[in-house]
Amino acid sequence: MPNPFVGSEVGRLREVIVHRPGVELLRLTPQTKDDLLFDDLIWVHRAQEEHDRFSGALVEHGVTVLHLDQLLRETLSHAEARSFLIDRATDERIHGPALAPVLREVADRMDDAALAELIIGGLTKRELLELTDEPPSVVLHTLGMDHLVLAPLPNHLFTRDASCWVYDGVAVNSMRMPARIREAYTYEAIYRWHPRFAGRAFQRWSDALDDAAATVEGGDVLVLGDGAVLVGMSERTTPQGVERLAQRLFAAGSADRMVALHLPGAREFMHLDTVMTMVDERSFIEYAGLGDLPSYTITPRGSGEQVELDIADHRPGRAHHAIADALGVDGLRILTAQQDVHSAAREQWDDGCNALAIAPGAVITYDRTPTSNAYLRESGIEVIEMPGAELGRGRGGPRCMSCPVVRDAT
Ligand SMILES: NC(=O)NCCC[C@H](N)C(=O)O
Repeated sequence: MPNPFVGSEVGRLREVIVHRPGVELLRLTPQTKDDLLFDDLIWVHRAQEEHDRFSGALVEHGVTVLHLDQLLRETLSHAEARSFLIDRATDERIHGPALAPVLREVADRMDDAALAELIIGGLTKRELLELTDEPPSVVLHTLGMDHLVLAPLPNHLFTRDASCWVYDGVAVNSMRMPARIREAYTYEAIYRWHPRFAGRAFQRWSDALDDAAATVEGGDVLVLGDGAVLVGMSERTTPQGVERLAQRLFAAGSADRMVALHLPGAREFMHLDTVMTMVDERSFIEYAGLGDLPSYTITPRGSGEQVELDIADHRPGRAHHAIADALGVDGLRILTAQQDVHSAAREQWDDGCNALAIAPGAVITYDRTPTSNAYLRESGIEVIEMPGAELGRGRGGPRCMSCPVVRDAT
């Protein structure tokens, strides 16, 4: 088993964590979908078929596919992992002092598989009352029978965001949106206690348990390679989070330059990888409507624990130059298909820019963005299409649905 290491954005992908959608998506209703960050309800059976095609394509191309729910079940066989995750799913500040201990007692009684399903799938009041007597909880009394007592985690589908591997370490991310905060705890437990990770040599770039406002989400982090990192400061990733990530990477000597792009804080641009992804050593697919983004290059001053940050603030229009400099190439090849403004906006919304590279010049994309896909092919990129009619309703594409753990440098 190779040690976790992600040496680039486009080098050969060796090992990845994905999550096949399950019961948590059945919790989406017209009333809950917005808070749960989905734009529509999902036909779960069809979404599972689409996801199986995704995993199948990865396996066909020699990638080891780890399934998040299985990793979680296996992690829960460890007593400390159980209490770590049960503590965080039964927080008194969320459920109140009367309900929290009852939820905890119900969770404690579950076997590993049921507990994994509880953590990811959540629990309604009706389901709770099938497992225990009703406690004198005001919180519970105010809920209808089919209201959720424990929120599900439907965005576990997007394994990219709650943790991300950058060179020889992992950031377990402090998430911006309340609906996604608990996702990071799942990864924290897996990386601490699952035998595939526990005891292996890797660094920690952030710890979701204490980074609070310094939020970073993996969709904003691109591992350019050879010590360079590209990050988006977005609706989700704050400048504080970027500085903290840079400082920890620099202090360990694992990276020595970071380019930060300041994205408009809007849902359609929620992460950098919704508008820009890397498809070979110097080519990026990029959304036509992105415009000139302010950009910064961050480098270390000093070394080790004492490292400080130097910042170069670039003029508008210099972002591509800054990225090319960080990559050590003369210029970038920016791939933006010619299409009318409406079509470009629709394909961006449908994740046409969210390509997952499985090797330099070979990517997986959704089939629902034909113009972008055709343009990539004309540009010499191998495009493996997967269906995304249902999955795409969660506003994430193949890159968002993958957490690379082992990837070659280029
Ligand atoms: N990297 C990504 O862009 N991930 C997609 C996340 C979609 C999810 N529904 C969210 O709003 O957070």
